[in-house]
Amino acid sequence: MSSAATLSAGKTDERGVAIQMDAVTIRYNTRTGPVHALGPIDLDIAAGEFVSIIGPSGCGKSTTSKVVSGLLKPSAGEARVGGERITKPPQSMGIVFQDSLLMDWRTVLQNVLLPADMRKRPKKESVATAMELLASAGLAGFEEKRPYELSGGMRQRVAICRALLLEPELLVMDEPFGALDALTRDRMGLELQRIWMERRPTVLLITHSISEAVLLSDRIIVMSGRPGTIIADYQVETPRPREFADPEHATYRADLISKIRRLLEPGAAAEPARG
Ligand SMILES: Nc1ncnc2c1ncn2[C@@H]1O[C@H](COP(=O)(O)OP(=O)(O)OP(=O)(O)O)[C@@H](O)[C@H]1O
Repeated sequence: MSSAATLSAGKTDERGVAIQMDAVTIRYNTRTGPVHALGPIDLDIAAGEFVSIIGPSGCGKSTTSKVVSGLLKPSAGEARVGGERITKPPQSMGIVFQDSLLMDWRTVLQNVLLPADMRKRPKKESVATAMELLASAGLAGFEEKRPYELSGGMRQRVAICRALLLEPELLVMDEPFGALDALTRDRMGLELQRIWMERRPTVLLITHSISEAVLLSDRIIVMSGRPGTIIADYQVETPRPREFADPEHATYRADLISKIRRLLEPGAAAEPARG
């Protein structure tokens, strides 16, 4: 194990590659003309891998998460999940966006149960899992509340429980902890680490927090300013479970923060990115 974050050599587990992006480019059509938001980017994420994307505001991180979750079709290039071109949100995917997007007419428990209802899963089993998830997110006792009765951070935790309900093989999370206070954010990060270690889903996490990325990820992808391209791909090699207070974690974090800051300075040369 190296003592610093290193450029990724890449790895694939026996389940193969889960997410592939080949020369994916996004141009938004706007009233004032096309906006070249992203790419071309090439990115392979192995099944079971935890990958975070970091980059300056407006560089196309959310755009990338929308491509992977089937909400946005590439203007050029191709994105695949499990070898299949993405044309709609994949069934096996849990998605959490910055905005919790809960249904105000359903209770907290009913919101978490939504994916099970949609796939007609057995009620009793799903309720038990939902209750467990809510308890681990610090929401025991709030099951019968409506989303508008909760704080922004609590709503976001409900959205995270909903995404985890069916133990998805793939999780796409766009700033899922952005609305949480610092303590809850850390606790949810550690909870996500626990879930990942237990079930090994493939995770694509968009975050502004380098510290969170270092805590959770196998790889950290750094994007340039718009149009976002991949300028570095770091592998984080400290053993799990990791903790924020770990001296080794702190060393990684400090090392990465200075590397990423240098990379994002205007005029900095890009490090070679793994394709
Ligand atoms: N629907 C849209 N129509 C036109 N332009 C868009 C649209 N969505 C995003 N953009 C533009 O594309 C670029 C990338 O946006 P995106 O939301 O992916 O960035 P981001 O890296 O996630 O930003 P942040 O970190 O601030 O959330 C931005 O310049 C944004 O203005």
